[in-house]
Amino acid sequence: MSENHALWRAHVLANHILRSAPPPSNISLTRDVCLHTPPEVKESCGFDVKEMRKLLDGHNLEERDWLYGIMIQNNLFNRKERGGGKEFVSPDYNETMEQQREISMKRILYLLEKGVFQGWLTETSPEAELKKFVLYEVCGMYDYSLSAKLGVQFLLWGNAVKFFGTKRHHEKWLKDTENYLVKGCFAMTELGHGSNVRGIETVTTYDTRTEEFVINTPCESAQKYWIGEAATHATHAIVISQLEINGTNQGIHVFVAQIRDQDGNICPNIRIADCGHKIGVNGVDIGRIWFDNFRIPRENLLNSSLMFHLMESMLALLKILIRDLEHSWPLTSGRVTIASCAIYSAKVGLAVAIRYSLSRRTFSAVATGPEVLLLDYPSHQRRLLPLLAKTYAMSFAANDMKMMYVKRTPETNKEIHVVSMGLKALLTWHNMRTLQECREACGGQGVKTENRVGHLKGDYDVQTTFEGDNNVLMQQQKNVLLKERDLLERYTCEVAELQEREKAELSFLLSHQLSEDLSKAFAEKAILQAVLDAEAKLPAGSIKVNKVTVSHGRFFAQPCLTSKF
Ligand SMILES: Cc1cc2nc3c(=O)[nH]c(=O)nc-3n(C[C@H](O)[C@H](O)[C@H](O)COP(=O)(O)OP(=O)(O)OC[C@H]3O[C@@H](n4cnc5c(N)ncnc54)[C@H](O)[C@@H]3O)c2cc1C
Repeated sequence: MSENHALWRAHVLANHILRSAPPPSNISLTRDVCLHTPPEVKESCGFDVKEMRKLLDGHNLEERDWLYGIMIQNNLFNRKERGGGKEFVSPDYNETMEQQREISMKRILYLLEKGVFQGWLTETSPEAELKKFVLYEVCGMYDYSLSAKLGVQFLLWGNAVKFFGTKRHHEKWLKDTENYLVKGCFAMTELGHGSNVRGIETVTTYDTRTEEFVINTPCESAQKYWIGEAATHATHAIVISQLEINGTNQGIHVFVAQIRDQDGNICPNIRIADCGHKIGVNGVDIGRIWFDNFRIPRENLLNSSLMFHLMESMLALLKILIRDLEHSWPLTSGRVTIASCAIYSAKVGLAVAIRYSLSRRTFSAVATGPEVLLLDYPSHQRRLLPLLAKTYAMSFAANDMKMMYVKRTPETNKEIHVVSMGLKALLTWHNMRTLQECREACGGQGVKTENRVGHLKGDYDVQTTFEGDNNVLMQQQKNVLLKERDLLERYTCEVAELQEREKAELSFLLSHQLSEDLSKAFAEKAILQAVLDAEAKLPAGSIKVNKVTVSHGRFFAQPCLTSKF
């Protein structure tokens, strides 16, 4: 059946070009068929879908299904039934900002009760870290607000305590964070300084008499701004600040401040305001914080040797924009998560747009002929299929990066840092470009909220800015590469060879991937390596030169295309 379809499509294309009579077809083209039969029912799949899913998801498939199952059981996730008895979940996009914040928190508390976050900070094995990655990805596919909220709690606040703190900090806060008895935020950015962390103006001094640190916001541009979870929920904050001892600046340091009591009241000498409505992620309460000579115990300075080691190594090795925290694990793990979530968002968008392009017909090639399926137009193929191919490639690269991260050693730290900077930028930009094309490819239907693509654009847009603005990350990556010859050579010296290979074998998969830009070439090499590794394992007949097939993805909200082109 699918072979017939492929043949028939080739006829349609030829006919379109030659303007000849419509091809003979034993496939019914009545309106009923195209309106009522989804493509995955009409067409069978020519390769092993389960194998393909295994390859694309890469790891922890059971845990993914477990979390999907937990979500679908509870009405907090807006379960809906669609044709064929299929069940879907997706957020209710009619809610106000306040309602979105409230329900996002309720969803988290429900997942907490189900044990989803167990061990997220206290278990450190590679297996535990991989499991955590997939749970973020599944949450992000459901609603990026959910994933971003968890990111603030565990990746920013939790990991800062874990990586910059010592045993006493871990004992005090990690378990309580896992159980949401402590709700954390990460206050680095200020109104006056975002990418340039060195310029932060918040000042902390030490009072030897009381043995306390005193945090102060000396001017309006020093107010902490864009702080996720600060507007409503956070009880504790990581505060990134200049440290001044006896009038001498000691550079950027990391402190913990309790900003609300357990009943949610803001502590004295702290002022908090809301950043207001945003183009996306409105389920995350984002706020501004001012400190008015706010006192914290001296133990609240996070003082692990890693912290100081990182600061020194950053200064000595990189000498780039950062006497800041760019080389730190909280941000690195955040970037790995952001990049892999971006690819899942692109997959959802493509599933929606390609599925639609296999249902929607428009214009006939000849007066009496049937209307042509959108995907049978070469222009439509050129718009969507290279993006699909790139999404495959980047999916493999994201999985490789996760593996690199969970198996990190002191020797690989620098490489992971540089790879995650490059891939965070490339994969999030790719997601935004893909979603826009998918939105347009669905015509008017793409504008409809229920079809999700527009909301994904709004929600995921911020990924190009937070945890390192993409353009700034690219510059930083380039600066590091120019200093680190071994990394540079490992990732870019084979550019000529890659170009040959691209021409010979992988033109479709890797079109536009070798840019002249050094940083992009670096990130793309990481992608290429992942593709080459994955190619060997692809199910027969699934990806070939100049030909791409897609798997039956298991997204809740949107079933995926099952056709073969
Ligand atoms: C929804 C949201 C949530 C956030 N959550 C948090 C949080 O929880 N905690 C936190 O601390 N921060 C958070 N942030 C802040 C975020 O990390 C910053 O917005 C980001 O680092 C960029 O800083 P900026 O906004 O000041 O932009 P800027 O640094 O001012 O950049 C503005 C533009 O200038 C360009 N630019 C900057 N420097 C250079 C340069 N050297 N050369 C060339 N071009 C340059 C950038 O590419 C960008 O296009 C959040 C932001 C948002 C929007």
